[in-house]
Amino acid sequence: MDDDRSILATHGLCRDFQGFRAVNAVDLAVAEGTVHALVGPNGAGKTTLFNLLTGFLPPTAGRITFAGQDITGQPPERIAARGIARSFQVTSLFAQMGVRAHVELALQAREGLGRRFWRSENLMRRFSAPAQDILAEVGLADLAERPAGSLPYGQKRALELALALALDPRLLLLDEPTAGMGLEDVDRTVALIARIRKGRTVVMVEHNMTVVGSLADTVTVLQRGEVLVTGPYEQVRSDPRVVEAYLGADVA
Ligand SMILES: Nc1ncnc2c1ncn2[C@@H]1O[C@H](COP(=O)(O)OP(=O)(O)OP(=O)(O)O)[C@@H](O)[C@H]1O
Repeated sequence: MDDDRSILATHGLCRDFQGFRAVNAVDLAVAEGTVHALVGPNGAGKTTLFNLLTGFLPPTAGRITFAGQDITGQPPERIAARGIARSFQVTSLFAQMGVRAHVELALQAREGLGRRFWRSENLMRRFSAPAQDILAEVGLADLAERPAGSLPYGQKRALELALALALDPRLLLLDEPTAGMGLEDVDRTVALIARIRKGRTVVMVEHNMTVVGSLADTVTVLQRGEVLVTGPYEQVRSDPRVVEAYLGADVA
């Protein structure tokens, strides 16, 4: 399954929860430089697969390789250190702390300077300019001094993306980047992902098919823990098996 261009691949990946197989023999091949979407009806196993890829859950069976190395069973911090970043959750933001200070902290974490230096004035100054550049990349340059807690929802999500970008990842994993957003924020987020994907590989779980259609080069549809079909968006959306899986889910 894994060809020369895959940066991330899974081989027969499985995950059980008390005898229930949530992810079943998944072979995934993510080509470097592409946006690869994971979709599927509720309960298909997308979040579980995402958690396996980031090391938040160990697999029951199977292997995961990243950039040619076996990363199966490694803890999240080791996987992150190899260049895989996942978007942070809004809840991980500190309400009182400034927007740029968040990015400075993430840059500091990447250099592995540890908590001893947390918020030391000199160090923060060193990270100010690169942090400001990252904020510009996600459209938050003008809000750098604002407390993170004062940002509207869409901009909090943009800040999460900035924190993932601060790790300068080769692979960016986005968990429902447009979840809970109104139309305007969805459009802004699509434009943002289209910009930041350059030079990177992106794997995203996404429910909104318009978003998937605008961004994804490859779509993998999961159903009951298994890969139903993988291919380009246009091909996948008209695949009768996919139509049936979604209609079935709607009826249910
Ligand atoms: N910790 C757990 N313990 C037991 N069962 C679990 C656990 N996590 C997930 N499952 C089950 O595994 C299956 C897949 O769940 P998962 O959350 O991965 O699906 P999903 O595709 O992300 O769904 P959604 O789109 O609703 O988020 C579901 O049947 C779910 O109930």
